[in-house]
Order: sequence, then C-alpha cells, then structure tokens
Amino acid sequence: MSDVLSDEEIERKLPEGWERDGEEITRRYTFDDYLDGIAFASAVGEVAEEEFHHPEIRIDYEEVEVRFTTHEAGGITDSDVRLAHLVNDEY
Ligand SMILES: C[C@H](O)[C@H](O)[C@H]1CNC2=NC(N)=NC(=O)C2=N1
Repeated sequence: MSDVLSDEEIERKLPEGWERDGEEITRRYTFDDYLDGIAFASAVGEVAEEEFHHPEIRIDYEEVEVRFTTHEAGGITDSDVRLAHLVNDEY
C-alpha cells in the first residue's frame, strides 16, 4: 500500500495546475465545447482503469474537475500524484 505523503511532500510534488484540497488533490480543466469535456472525462476514465486508480470526475458546461485521493491509505499518496501527471497528459 502507498504511504500518505507529508504536507511538504504534497506541495513539492503537485503537478502543474493541481492544488491540494484537504485529503485530495484537484484540478479544473476548461474546454471551448461541452463535448470536448465529455471526451476528456472519458479519456481520464480509460487511464484510471488502466492504472486501477480512480478519480472523482465532475463534468460541468465547458469545465471538468478531477479529484484524486488514495482511499485505501486515507490520504494523498504518490499514486495520486502519478495519476495527476497522466491526466495532465490527456489535456
Ligand atoms: C478496493 C479499492 O477501491 C481498489 O483496490 C482500488 C481501486 N481504485 C482506487 N482509486 C483510488 N483513488 N483509491 C484507491 O484506494 C483505489 N483502490
């Protein structure tokens, strides 16, 4: 099981555009077209399933919010950081 990161490690490891919110890391992605957001969310789901580490995804008009935490560890781990980088690569 991944170990929960310290506050300092989290701040140091946050990928571009991501921020900490309690025991989660999160980023909002914006789109010119609603269906582009839908396609992005689907791509995020594919990555999550491939990596077996799943985010909370909120789809709004022209915006998609992605949130990661490691449920099994009860906090933010390197798995969350790794997936956040992979999600950035889908944007
Ligand atoms: C039972 C547990 O949910 C699974 O082992 C996997 C699936 N996807 C997961 N996703 C996230 N974000 N955290 C987990 O701890 C996790 N665990």
